[in-house]
Amino acid sequence: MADRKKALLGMSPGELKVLATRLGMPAFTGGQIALWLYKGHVTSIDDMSNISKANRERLAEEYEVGCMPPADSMRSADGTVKYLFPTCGDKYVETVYIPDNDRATLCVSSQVGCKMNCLFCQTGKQGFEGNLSAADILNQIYSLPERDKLTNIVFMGQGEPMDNIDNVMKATEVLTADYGYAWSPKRITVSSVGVKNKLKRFLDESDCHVAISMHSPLHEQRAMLMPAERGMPLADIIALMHNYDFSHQRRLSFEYIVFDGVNDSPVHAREIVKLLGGLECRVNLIRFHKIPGVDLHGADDKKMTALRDYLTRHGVFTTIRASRGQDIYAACGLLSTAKKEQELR
Ligand SMILES: C[S@@+](CC[C@H](N)C(=O)[O-])C[C@H]1O[C@@H](n2cnc3c(N)ncnc32)[C@H](O)[C@@H]1O
Ligand code: SF4
Repeated sequence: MADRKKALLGMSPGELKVLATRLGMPAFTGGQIALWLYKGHVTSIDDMSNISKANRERLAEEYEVGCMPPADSMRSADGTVKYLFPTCGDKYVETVYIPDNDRATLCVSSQVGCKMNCLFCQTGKQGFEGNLSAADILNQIYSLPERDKLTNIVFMGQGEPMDNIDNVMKATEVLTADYGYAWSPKRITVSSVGVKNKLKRFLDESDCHVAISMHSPLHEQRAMLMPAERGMPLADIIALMHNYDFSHQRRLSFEYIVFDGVNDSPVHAREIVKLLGGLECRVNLIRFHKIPGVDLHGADDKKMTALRDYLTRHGVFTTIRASRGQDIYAACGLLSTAKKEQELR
């Protein structure tokens, strides 16, 4: 790890021009490097063939592209594929490719583990092992075998994106900028439990869709399920959301895992309607994917449907999200590289 070179992936043309100048090259070489990275998808500096050999060698003394192929993969019966990607910090993260008719969504990770410690989440059980660099986040796309089939990206893998906002913003910039992948921000959704100040910064500086993990409309219960509620209560998140326009391109959704006998009562349903009144948004009900050692159970289909219908009838558009990749532990909240990290220690 000590002698690992710095990654070019994640740098903007402006940053690459500064770098080129520092290394004694013409500034335009920075622009050429950006083209090789984001349009050419080169895997090695040596492949940047319109840059002189001397300059490529100079660059390669300190830098590398920063891409690494997946170290492992598992395929679900439903076509979902879970990849294990190495990171620049010599750790591993999981990424899930989810094909669905004419859509193909990639669920990317933003951290190794997570420090938010939500009661129901296997990534939370792993604890926090480090932030991903912008290169690590982008590599999950850059080195994905199905890269060219992707239609959507969701930051719903390991980690809390707001807790690594600088690198998440750098990565979404490359994905949406003309110099980069030139994707519309409406193909990207960033999911968060809500982190004070960071969420506001994200809303101010990004046009990507936002998903908020709600899971309970009641303060004490949400805090029991999700300690992050103590740092940024749901009421504050919703108050903040009222300052932004979600009626056009940008979409706001709330994720709600339905736990049997915990958050599926009429009181909860009424509270959700009250809280979300006047806000342009939708609710996605999620099935609980059981994790070991946690005494929570998913509500059955009948209860999920009843909650969906109640919310929709009361003006909150609600859908039930299909679970994908459960057989390979790739479904929401099941990602963990704890075992892999232990093996490496
Ligand atoms: C793993 S998180 C990553 C993004 C961000 N940290 C968050 O919590 O929104 C993505 C989604 O998975 C949900 N999730 C976590 N554990 C789950 C589980 N065991 N079953 C179903 N969904 C789960 C989260 O609540 C969140 O809505
Ligand atoms: S649900 Fe999200 S915030 Fe909570 S522990 Fe899991 S990854 Fe972290």
